[in-house]
Amino acid sequence: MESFASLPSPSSAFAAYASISASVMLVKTAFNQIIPYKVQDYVYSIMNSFFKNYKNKMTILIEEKDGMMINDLFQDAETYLCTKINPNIGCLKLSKCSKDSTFNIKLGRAEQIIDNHDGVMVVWNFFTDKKSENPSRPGYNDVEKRYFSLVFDKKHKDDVLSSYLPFVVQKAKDIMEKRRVIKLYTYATHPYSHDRLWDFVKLQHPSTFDTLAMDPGLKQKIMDDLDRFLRRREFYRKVGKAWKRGYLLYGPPGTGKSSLIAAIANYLKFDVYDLELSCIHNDSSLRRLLLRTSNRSILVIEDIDCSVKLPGRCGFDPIIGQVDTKKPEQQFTLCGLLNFIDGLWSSCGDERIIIFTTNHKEKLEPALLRPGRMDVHINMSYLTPGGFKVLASNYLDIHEHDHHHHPSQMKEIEELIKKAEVTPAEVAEELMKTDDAHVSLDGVVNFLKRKNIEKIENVGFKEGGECDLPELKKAKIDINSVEMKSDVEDALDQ
Ligand SMILES: Nc1ncnc2c1ncn2[C@@H]1O[C@H](COP(=O)(O)OP(=O)(O)OP(=O)(O)O)[C@@H](O)[C@H]1O
Ligand SMILES: [Mg+2]
Repeated sequence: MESFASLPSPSSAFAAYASISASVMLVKTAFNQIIPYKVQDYVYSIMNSFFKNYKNKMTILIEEKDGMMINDLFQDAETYLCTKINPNIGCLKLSKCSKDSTFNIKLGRAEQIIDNHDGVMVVWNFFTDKKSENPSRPGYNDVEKRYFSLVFDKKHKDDVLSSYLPFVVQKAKDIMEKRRVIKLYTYATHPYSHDRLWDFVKLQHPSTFDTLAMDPGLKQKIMDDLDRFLRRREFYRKVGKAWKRGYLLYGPPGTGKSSLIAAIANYLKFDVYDLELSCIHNDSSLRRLLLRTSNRSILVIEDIDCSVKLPGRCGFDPIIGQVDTKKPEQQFTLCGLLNFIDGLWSSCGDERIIIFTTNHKEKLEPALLRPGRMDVHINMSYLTPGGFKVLASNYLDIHEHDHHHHPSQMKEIEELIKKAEVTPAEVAEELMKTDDAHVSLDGVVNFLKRKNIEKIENVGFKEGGECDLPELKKAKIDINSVEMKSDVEDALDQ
């Protein structure tokens, strides 16, 4: 990147032109709001004659939004240009979150950057424009529009379109890949309007496929499925399907559904949009929000069975048992959601993953489970012996080749886990209680035995009869012996 100081004079004139044209655009937007059209035309005609020497220049405007959708090119340009910051820039926008190691840099309003690519000189300007959605109440419902203008010689039009801009896009992709910034979007109400917009924080969830305690075979299948999905751009095009994949994660609380979502996001380096259905009031706000999500992202709807009372297709709310009497524009319907999942709206993006979670798959509306909606159903089950090995390795540093140091405990845990219904979250909590691996494993054995007793008692209770007394007695003897052993060890410690 050449700096301003080292540029030969034609480029200074070029920069001056670009900067004046950016100012003109700023002035134009202000003018458009307050000056009558006839006066505007007069002013523009004077300006045009002033700049007639620069008629061989071309300007491309890159707006942040393309209609209702995010313009990826704007974001790529923003990412690329922060690597081109030079001492001549007067105003930068800096931000830093507590977990960031470096500053996030963006260009300030009306700033300019000159770039040179394969002998083609271009000038970037950044500017913003506040547009009032409600002219009778200035300041209320104001929406900020952000633009880049890209100015270059008309003769370089083909170079810019076919070589320079693809280069910018690729560079931005490389930068994002290196920075590994994954964003977690939730939505917030705009301060001056009732419109809800996405707001993000950096997703720094430590969960990965390595740390997930689940059956290794299932884990591998999920990773293979994700890899296949990413490779299949052409396939989706060929068969005429939108390039999206739906996953339904179901299982009891604490079995790792949210952890798996974070692991998928970290694996694919996709942003996550966390959609809270209970805050959506009607289908049009759902549509607006969904259209503002970017490609290569994961849309998450947690606890789909209880996050919202979804009225059925004909407005009948199965939960209240009545027809919903709200006006259609005030309704958020199952139809609206289904339309997005596999209707026309869903094809407005590429490389989209949609994940639903539920603790009660059996309570889900059958329409949601119909083939083609959620492509993969993943049962997040109670902890398995394979899953425990992952927890032991993560929490206690006991790896497979160390198991012979704790042979009886590991064997006992394996047997107990097969019988007891415990979640990875519960066992993880046990493993956090002490740093001593031996004591910790004893704690897990004890915990699993307790859970086993609870299970035997519950089964008897549920079936309305006696529980299996001999088995219960055996389980209780087992647990007493562990507690006694611990008491003796405690006494010895003192
Ligand atoms: N399979 C797992 N592997 C590793 N850790 C897990 C797993 N499941 C749960 N945990 C631990 O338990 C905590 C809670 O798990 P998580 O929030 O992923 O469960 P969940 O299935 O989403 O629960 P809920 O249904 O209540 O939302 C996690 O932060 C993690 O420490
Ligand atoms: Mg969860």
